[in-house]
Amino acid sequence: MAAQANQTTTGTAPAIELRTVTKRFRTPSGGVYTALRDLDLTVAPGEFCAVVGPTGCGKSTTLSLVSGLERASRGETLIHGEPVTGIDRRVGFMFQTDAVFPWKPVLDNVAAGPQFRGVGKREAIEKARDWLRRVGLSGFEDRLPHQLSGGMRKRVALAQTLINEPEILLMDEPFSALDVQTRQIVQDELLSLWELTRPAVVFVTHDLEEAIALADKVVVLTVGPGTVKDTFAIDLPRPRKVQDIRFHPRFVELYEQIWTSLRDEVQLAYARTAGESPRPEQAPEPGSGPVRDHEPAVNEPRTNEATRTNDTIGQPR
Ligand SMILES: Nc1ncnc2c1ncn2[C@@H]1O[C@H](COP(=O)(O)OP(=O)(O)OP(=O)(O)O)[C@@H](O)[C@H]1O
Repeated sequence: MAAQANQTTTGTAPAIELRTVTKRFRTPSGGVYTALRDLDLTVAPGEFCAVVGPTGCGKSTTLSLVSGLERASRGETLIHGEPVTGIDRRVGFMFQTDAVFPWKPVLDNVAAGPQFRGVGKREAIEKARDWLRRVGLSGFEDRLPHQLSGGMRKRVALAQTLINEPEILLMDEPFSALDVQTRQIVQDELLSLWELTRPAVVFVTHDLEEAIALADKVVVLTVGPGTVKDTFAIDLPRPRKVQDIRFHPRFVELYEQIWTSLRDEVQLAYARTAGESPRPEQAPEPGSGPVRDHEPAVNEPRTNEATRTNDTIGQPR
C-alpha cells in the first residue's frame, strides 16, 4: 500500500489498473456465472486503450468495474493507484445509447454535467457553448436532441462527456449505431478532442479497424470467462486521420496479427452458442463477496449471442 500511495503522489501510478480480477454474477437460476477470470489490465495516464473480444467475453463488465458500478469478486481495481470504491468524478462515460434529456435543448444538455458538479448556471452555459463549438455544433444550441442526426447526437454526447474534463474516459461501443462515413468523422473528432485533454481511455468495440485506428494499444480478451489473451502496441504515427490510417502498410500488418489472435476466440464463442462445444460448468471460486463458495457454479450463455458473433468483427472494409 505504501508503494501505491507513493506512486500516486509522484503521479506515476497507472490511470487504471485491474489486478488479477475475477468477476462472478449470480444467475437467475441461482447458479454462479464467471464473466472475468484473473484479468490484468493497465492503462497509463493519457493512454488510449481499445479492448476487443468475442461477444459475451466480459468487455462491458470490465468497464463496469472501472466505473465503480460493479465490484470485483476477487482481485483489485485501482484508479490512479487507489482502490475503486464507487462512482468517481474523474471518470467519464460514453455508451452506445445517448444519455440525453430529450426535452432539453442541446445547450442545456451539455451544461447539465458541470451544473450537476456545482458550477453556476451562467458559467456552465458558457462552457457548454464553447464545447459545442469544439464539436462543430455552433448554431444548433437550441435544437432538441431528436432534431439532430445520429452523428450530431454523438457529437453532443462527446461534448457532454468531455466538458467534465474526465481523467479517465470509458467508452462502450459508442459509435456502433452510426453509418460508416459518419462514424469515421466522429472518430476523427474524438481523436482531436482527446489530444486536447488526454484522458486515459478504455474503448470497447467489436470493430477491429476502429480499435487500431484510434488506440495506442489493443487488448484482446479470450472467450468468457474473459482474460487478457494478447496486447498489441499500435505504433502508428499520430496525429491520425482514421480515413487515411487504415491504408498505412503497418495498419494492415497489425490488423492481420490482431485478427489472428481474435479469430480463434470469436470462433470458439460462436461454436459455444451454436451448441458445438457447450460451456463447461465452472467450479466456484473463493473470496467472491455475496456469491458464496458452496453455491453451484454454472456458466449460462446469453441466448442472443450467436447472432452477434461474426457480423461486426471481420476483415478490413
Ligand atoms: N448482471 C449480470 N448478471 C449475470 N450475468 C451477467 C451480468 N452482467 C453480465 N453478465 C454476463 O457476463 C458475461 C459478460 O458480459 P459483458 O456484457 O461484459 O460481455 P461483452 O463482452 O461486453 O459482450 P458484448 O460484446 O456482447 O457486448 C455475459 O455472458 C453476460 O451474460
